[in-house]
Amino acid sequence: MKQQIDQSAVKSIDIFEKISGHEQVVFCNDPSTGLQAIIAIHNTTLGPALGGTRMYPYANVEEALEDVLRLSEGMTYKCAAADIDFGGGKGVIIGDPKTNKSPALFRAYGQFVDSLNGRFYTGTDMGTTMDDFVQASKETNFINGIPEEFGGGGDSSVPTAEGVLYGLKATNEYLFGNETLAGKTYAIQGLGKVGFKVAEQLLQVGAHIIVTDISEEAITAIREKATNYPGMVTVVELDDIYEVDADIFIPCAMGGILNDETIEKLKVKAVVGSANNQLKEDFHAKALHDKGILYAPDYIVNAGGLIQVADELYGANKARVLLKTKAIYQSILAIYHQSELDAITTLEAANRKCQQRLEEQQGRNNFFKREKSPKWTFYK
Ligand SMILES: NC(=O)C1=CN([C@@H]2O[C@H](COP(=O)(O)OP(=O)(O)OC[C@H]3O[C@@H](n4cnc5c(N)ncnc54)[C@H](O)[C@@H]3O)[C@@H](O)[C@H]2O)C=CC1
Ligand SMILES: O=C(O)CCC(=O)C(=O)O
Repeated sequence: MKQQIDQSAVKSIDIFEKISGHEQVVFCNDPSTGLQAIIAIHNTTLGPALGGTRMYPYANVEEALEDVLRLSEGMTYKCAAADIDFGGGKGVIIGDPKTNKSPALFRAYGQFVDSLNGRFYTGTDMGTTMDDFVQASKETNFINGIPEEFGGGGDSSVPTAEGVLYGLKATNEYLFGNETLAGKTYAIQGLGKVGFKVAEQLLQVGAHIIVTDISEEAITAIREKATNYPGMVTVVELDDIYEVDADIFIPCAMGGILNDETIEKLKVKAVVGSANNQLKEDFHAKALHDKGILYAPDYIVNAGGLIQVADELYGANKARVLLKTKAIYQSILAIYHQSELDAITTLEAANRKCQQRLEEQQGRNNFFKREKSPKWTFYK
């Protein structure tokens, strides 16, 4: 008995160390639907946590925990940078989105989200769709990014893709003195909800794209699209995307893809994409900088979806969403210039701006601290 107590104490210390930068981590387990999910709330200084929920066949729980901790931290920074009064949170569901989904699983997930009583709002991310969250929204109001006919603000990948295009224009302006997207070559990794939309827009303006995706369906879809744009689409094998001759690399799939191995291979002048947590470690921002590759911090470029879902919670206004998404252009340019001025990486320049906003708000929160209702009046 004594030995058992000691063992669990050791495990508790490890997990608390692991989540020490986070406010709350919730493990959701529903054997009847097969749901195994983790919700992480990183920081609610700016408001209740907001962030999509990803579904992915993680190899083990540690991998899923690592992902949700990094993703939720990224959301704190994304909200701070985009001037959004929400905090950082994210959910991950362990499972294969192709084979493990069911309406019941997402309803069960909705119940867990509901149990947080407004501390966490969520919607789509990689591996999940609006339909999944229509199911979840049968159990809770704390869902966003569902179709307008179900009372939501619609597909959040639309403004995310728009934000990527503004990021690309700002990058071209900085690098070439001209924001035009046409006539250049872009390497796109991942043709899902965001990547495919970016690819379509680039083709429409006369750009050449080199693409890859793990999914046969996605490759078939882009090959069909390519018939309207002869000679403008090249499909490559998964790992070849890192070494193609392109002007800009656009990661729109998994995180961690900017690492020692891939940075060595890159021939592009810049990296501007939607994928969350593109840098395997923060020091890879310096590796890119040293190689002369301009890196547009992911959480600035991909804020379009967040801007829309946050706006939906304030009372949706499409013109406001467009205006705030457009501001990504100026944010990216300002970060490039700050990085040059202070001889720091673009990541450092972006992080400084966010930390400043969080510190300012923390000060204000202390000043306006609300009294908590005592228990006896609460149940009156
Ligand atoms: N949907 C949104 O509004 C937002 C998405 N993001 C991020 O952008 C990225 C893409 O998101 P979505 O398009 O929504 O996801 P999605 O699930 O619709 O698309 C991802 C695509 O990447 C492909 N893929 C997966 N692993 C790959 C690999 N190793 N190599 C090449 N392709 C691979 C998938 O087959 C799929 O087609 C994710 O990192 C997500 O977190 C960030 C902000 C908002
Ligand atoms: O895009 C969304 O639906 C919510 C925001 C989010 O999760 C993200 O920006 O990664």
